[in-house]
Amino acid sequence: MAQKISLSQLKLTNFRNYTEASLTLDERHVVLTGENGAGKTNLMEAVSFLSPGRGLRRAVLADVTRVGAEGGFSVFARLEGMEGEVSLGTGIDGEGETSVRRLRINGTPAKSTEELSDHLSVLWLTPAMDGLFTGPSADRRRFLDRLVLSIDPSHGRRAGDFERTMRNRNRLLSEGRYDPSWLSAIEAQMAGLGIAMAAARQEMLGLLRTLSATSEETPFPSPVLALEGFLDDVPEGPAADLEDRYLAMLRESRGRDAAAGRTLDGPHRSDLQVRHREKDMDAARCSTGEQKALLIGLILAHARLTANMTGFAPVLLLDEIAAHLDEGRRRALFDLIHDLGGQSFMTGTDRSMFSALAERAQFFTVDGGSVRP
Ligand SMILES: Nc1ncnc2c1ncn2[C@@H]1O[C@H](COP(=O)(O)OP(=O)(O)OP(=O)(O)O)[C@@H](O)[C@H]1O
Repeated sequence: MAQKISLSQLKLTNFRNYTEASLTLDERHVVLTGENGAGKTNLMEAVSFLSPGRGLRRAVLADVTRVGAEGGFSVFARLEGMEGEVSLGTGIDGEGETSVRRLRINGTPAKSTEELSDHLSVLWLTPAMDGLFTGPSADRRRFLDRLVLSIDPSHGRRAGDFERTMRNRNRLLSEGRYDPSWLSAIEAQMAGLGIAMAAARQEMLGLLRTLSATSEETPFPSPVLALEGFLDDVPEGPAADLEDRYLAMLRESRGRDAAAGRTLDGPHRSDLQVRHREKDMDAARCSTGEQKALLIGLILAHARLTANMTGFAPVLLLDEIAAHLDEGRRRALFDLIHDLGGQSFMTGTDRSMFSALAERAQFFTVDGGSVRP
């Protein structure tokens, strides 16, 4: 069984609707209940800032600071992590560059928020993700890339480098006059990065497939996943062959891409295709409830995979997850979450919805930016 990562303390300062808040936690799951607008999701968002990136709302950092507060916001956590007990502090100071958040690990400034991945992984499911299957492909790509990131922390840097290199190519093409050898060098870099990104995504899908083939049946369907939109017709092969193929595509499409003002082929055009296995139906055409169940199945599979790969069960943030489930499914979900072996944070408006968790959870009431047991 995977080891547990558990937060023992969480402190927020000038974070969203909290002036100050402090939670003392034991190892159990955490249930946050309260009325709409009380600050439940904000607390989850604070925990999501213990992972690289912009948190579960993909926030502009300056918006996170409490309206009316002087300076910035901060989140402090103490936890038993993958390298033992650690304290993590993050936030912005509100002066100068507010688009970069600072991070301290055991009081020492860290070079990059990627260092958080040495201590914990945090996965989430929020109501904002309900439209994932019907919304724009960029959302599904981002979702898939977060999955990849949890087992391959360098994936984010690779994707960022690809984006930057591609922008350079687009700029050169739009200027019309370029040094061909310079453009070729940029395209060679794109080919290396792009194929590495595609391979990391394919590997993630392969791992999820293997996992679902060996998992027991649950009330949550296991989705069938595939990638579409980039080198679909090419069988899997050695990376060098695929790089050559992509490089040739880029060379041949210079004129077309210059006219379009952007690069039309690449991993930035891939789309994650999700199907409901039992119904043999595209997720986008499933009912709202079926889509939610598919999402839950996907997150649980990802959590299990992360636990298998790292030996540590991730911290799960499940916002309003119980709301649309019947009693039986709710119970099954709580059992599945508990069996993962990690600490989960769950929110809802009604405490009774979580009664099946009983002693397995700590309960807190959230009210107007304050939180109490
Ligand atoms: N920067 C900010 N400063 C002050 N308040 C903010 C800030 N950002 C968001 N809020 C407020 O925080 C409140 C709580 O939001 P949150 O999303 O946590 O509510 P919730 O308890 O999850 O509610 P629901 O059940 O409706 O999802 C909202 O009223 C929102 O307007």
